[in-house]
Amino acid sequence: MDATQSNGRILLVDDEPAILRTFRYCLEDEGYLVATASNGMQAESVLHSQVFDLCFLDLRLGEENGLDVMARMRTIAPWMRVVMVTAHSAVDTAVDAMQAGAADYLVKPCSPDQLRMSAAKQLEARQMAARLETLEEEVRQARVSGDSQSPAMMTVLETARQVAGTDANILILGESGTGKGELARLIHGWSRRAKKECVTINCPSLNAELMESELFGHTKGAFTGASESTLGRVSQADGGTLFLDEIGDFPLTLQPKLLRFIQDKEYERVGDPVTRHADVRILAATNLDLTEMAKEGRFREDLLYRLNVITLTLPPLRERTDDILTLADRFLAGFVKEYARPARGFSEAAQNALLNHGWPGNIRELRNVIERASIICNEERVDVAHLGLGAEPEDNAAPRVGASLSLDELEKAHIAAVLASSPTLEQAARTLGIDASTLYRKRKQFGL
Ligand SMILES: Nc1ncnc2c1ncn2[C@@H]1O[C@H](COP(=O)(O)OP(=O)(O)OP(=O)(O)O)[C@@H](O)[C@H]1O
Repeated sequence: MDATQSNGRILLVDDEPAILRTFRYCLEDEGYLVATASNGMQAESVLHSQVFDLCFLDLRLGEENGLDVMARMRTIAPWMRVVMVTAHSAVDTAVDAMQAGAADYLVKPCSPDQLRMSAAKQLEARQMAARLETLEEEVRQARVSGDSQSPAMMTVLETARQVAGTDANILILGESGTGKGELARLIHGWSRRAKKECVTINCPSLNAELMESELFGHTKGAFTGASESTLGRVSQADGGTLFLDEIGDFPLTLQPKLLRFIQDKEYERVGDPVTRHADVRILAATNLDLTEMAKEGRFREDLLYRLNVITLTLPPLRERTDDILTLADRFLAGFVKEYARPARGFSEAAQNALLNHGWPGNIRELRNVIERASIICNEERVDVAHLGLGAEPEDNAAPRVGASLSLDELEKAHIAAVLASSPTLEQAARTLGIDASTLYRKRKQFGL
């Protein structure tokens, strides 16, 4: 990405060539990427081929009314902020414009300083929503630490820190619930891209068509139901990181397009032939054996080689026993605060139970167990009974229909069994009669 793109992309729409020229010089001096249009039709055609963050739109465009033009522009680029530019006498109409969706108005003639300030203010607002999301993520992350006392994990974290600063694509491997998503966010936070977004895509949740438009965006009317244009996650991640979670479930038919994007950083929105460019670092995670899948033709080998420039393998929690009590303490402190509960620590027996459990669901399971314990424990010390570890269904003691179980417990056991006997998530979803995105949510909900 070049510097101008990162500063902001601005469209000027005015029927006076002199205004277009002056505004353009002034804004280009600030490092913005500027395009111009002298009427509504031109503006629409530019919007179809390029993405803008902000538009300065003249309220009186010859015969045309700027408000009508704005309404049409907003259907093509709903994310773009529009500042109405108006003569002093038309301030009332400018107020109407704001009620119709303009972000602000500017009265002509205006000084270069006023123009610069207005552009800066609007672009800042445009970035604010994205920043807010990142900040929320950071607050959430504050509870997730990149520290560990376990030698296996320490090695992974050390390598992760070293490679975070490069732009190399990283494949994160590990059993479900080992913290692959958290590690991806930590790597983004340690990288030079930390000020931009880390955008996550959950691969199993979308079929090939939806995934293509989610990733690359689409134009209005590109397919049935596409009532608005969207920019796509790749554009949202421009300058930042795209995290492809559960990449093993990325639709095979769309893999060539992802490969091309990773190689050339180029892509097209669905329904729009214009080739676009985005500077995105790719992190991907899976608990599947992609090499085996590639051998069987279920994953493209060339894509695998692009994704696994660096591979980090997270150890399962049972191999991180040095971290179990620290993590448990941290989760407990967080949950008792959240639920205003009395527990402040674990009894010795509870600590031993935590250390001796196998944790097939890894950190996610530990988190769920501690959340539940924090709620049901009415004392200062969480004891073994509060952990409920013994109550988990064993493989050889599958719950029966009609047994004294809640619907949730039965559903969890059934989903776990179907998952264990299905070669792919899609197959499991078909067997269960639910779509892949519902299955994805339920796996997270039940810590499977
Ligand atoms: N170091 C950590 N500190 C605190 N919580 C963590 C840590 N690592 C993971 N977690 C928590 O454990 C849960 C599972 O983490 P995450 O979703 O990153 O695992 P995953 O390996 O990506 O799982 P899956 O393969 O199922 O997607 C989440 O609730 C996450 O917040």
